[in-house]
Amino acid sequence: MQRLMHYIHGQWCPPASGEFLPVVEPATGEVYAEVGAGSSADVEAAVQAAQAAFPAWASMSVRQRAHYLLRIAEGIEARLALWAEAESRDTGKPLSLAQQVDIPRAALNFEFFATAIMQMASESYQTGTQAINYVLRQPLGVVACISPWNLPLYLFTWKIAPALAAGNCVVAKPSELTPMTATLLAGLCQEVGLPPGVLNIVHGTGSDVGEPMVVHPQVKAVSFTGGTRTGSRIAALAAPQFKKLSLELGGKNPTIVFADANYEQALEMSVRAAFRNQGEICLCGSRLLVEASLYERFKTDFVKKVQGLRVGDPLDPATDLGALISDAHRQKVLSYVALAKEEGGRILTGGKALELPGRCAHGYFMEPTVIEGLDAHCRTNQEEIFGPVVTLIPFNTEEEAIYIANATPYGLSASVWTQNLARAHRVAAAIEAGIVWVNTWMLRDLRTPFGGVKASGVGREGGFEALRFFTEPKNVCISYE
Ligand SMILES: NC(=O)C1=CN([C@@H]2O[C@H](COP(=O)(O)OP(=O)(O)OC[C@H]3O[C@@H](n4cnc5c(N)ncnc54)[C@H](O)[C@@H]3O)[C@@H](O)[C@H]2O)C=CC1
Ligand SMILES: O=C(O)/C=C/C=C(\O)C(=O)O
Repeated sequence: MQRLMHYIHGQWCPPASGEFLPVVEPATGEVYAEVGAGSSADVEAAVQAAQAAFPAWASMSVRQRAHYLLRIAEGIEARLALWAEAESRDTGKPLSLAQQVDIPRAALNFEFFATAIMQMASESYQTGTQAINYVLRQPLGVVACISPWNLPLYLFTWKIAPALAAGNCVVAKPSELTPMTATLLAGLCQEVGLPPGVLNIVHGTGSDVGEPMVVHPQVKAVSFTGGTRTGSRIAALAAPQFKKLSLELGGKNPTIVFADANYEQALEMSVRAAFRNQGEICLCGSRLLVEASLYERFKTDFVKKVQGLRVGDPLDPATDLGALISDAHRQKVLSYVALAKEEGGRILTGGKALELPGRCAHGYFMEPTVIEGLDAHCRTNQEEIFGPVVTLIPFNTEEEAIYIANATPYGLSASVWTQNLARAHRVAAAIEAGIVWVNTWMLRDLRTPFGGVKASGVGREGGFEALRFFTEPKNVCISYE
């Protein structure tokens, strides 16, 4: 069985503990590889490798650094087919999604930040005739990147690429549930000759590897994507050392459909927003708010479309939803369906685990689920479920829609459907979220600020925001005298 090692100082390293964790294929429930069970000893080795590599990496020209990143981007593109298979196998997501979204975006992340760093400038301020100030943007040193299992390489590279472009050296940890593509990336970095120590990957759990990374005194910043509870723990651990933190956390995002929306588009995209990647994307629209005058018609058509979604083998090109990441996660999602019933919800379709025939008989599949009849403040409508479950909520007025949209602890994204331009502007401004889409969902431009408010996180990723996060501004004031 394949054993995935750490990548430290440009070398494959076994875990200091000598122990390995099983890697399970969610579509079959079978263990198909093992990954190093890292510990603080491995983190220490990775941090020292990164620290040693930092002076040379930071003093390279941006063009030289960009050159390495572009070679990595090209390498990912050249391996798209194989890496998409690996990502699909590791996560249970449809292969078609990994081919069209995950792996292309990972390549784009490197290409984007390679070119962005070439365009980045810093400010200068003239103080009358007395002085000129200019701002140096200096890399931080060693930074930690911790990513989740839902979009493994996509989010891993979304952090690593800007950190490296800005001149930092990285210690990174993919989710222990999905370590495969991060390991493939390490091999590619070795192949393109990325200097040893510039990128180090330590595998293992959050408590054994993530926490030692966060508290390590030589780690100057932590970029994390994952659950809100974990983000809160990381913030508490990092606070005594005043580390820079970028936390991209959960969401309970509203899709808001007004009666004046383009009906067909709103219908199709609200299904996609709820169920893409089995609902395991922090941006998924898990609360579907529909104007009361449209509600019954929209509900009927929405449920019909959801019943037409195909849950199946991720390798089948006709599959819309693959397996959930783990049996434990599926149990958690199903427990929310049970909770919804207790809270008075009606299951309009779905609600059960699914047993597929053949090679996927023991996979972690679940029916796409639509629930109505719940109060906006009940737990089902307040807590992140992170699975193929959407609740329908009718509203009567624009004010009520905004009220319900904002009535959760989260504030990541929203998708608003209306053809009334003035309303679109009003609602977008009033929603408490870092990202509002109007008449679309998850349309991404990598230059835009990405992140959430309230319990959805702190800071912004994307574009120059990410490059600013991974640098420290230093003002230099020079007198003309
Ligand atoms: N992008 C998102 O918004 C995501 C949200 N979630 C939410 O979080 C819930 C729990 O899922 P998990 O797999 O447990 O996600 P998680 O937030 O625990 O895991 C994300 C990453 O953080 C690491 N990690 C865990 N505990 C840590 C700690 N104390 N210090 C440092 N790193 C740590 C994990 O090993 C993984 O690499 C999900 O049910 C879902 O609701 C999960 C994954 C992604
Ligand atoms: O950057 C994007 O396009 C999407 C990011 C998605 C997440 O951060 C997530 O699902 O956790």
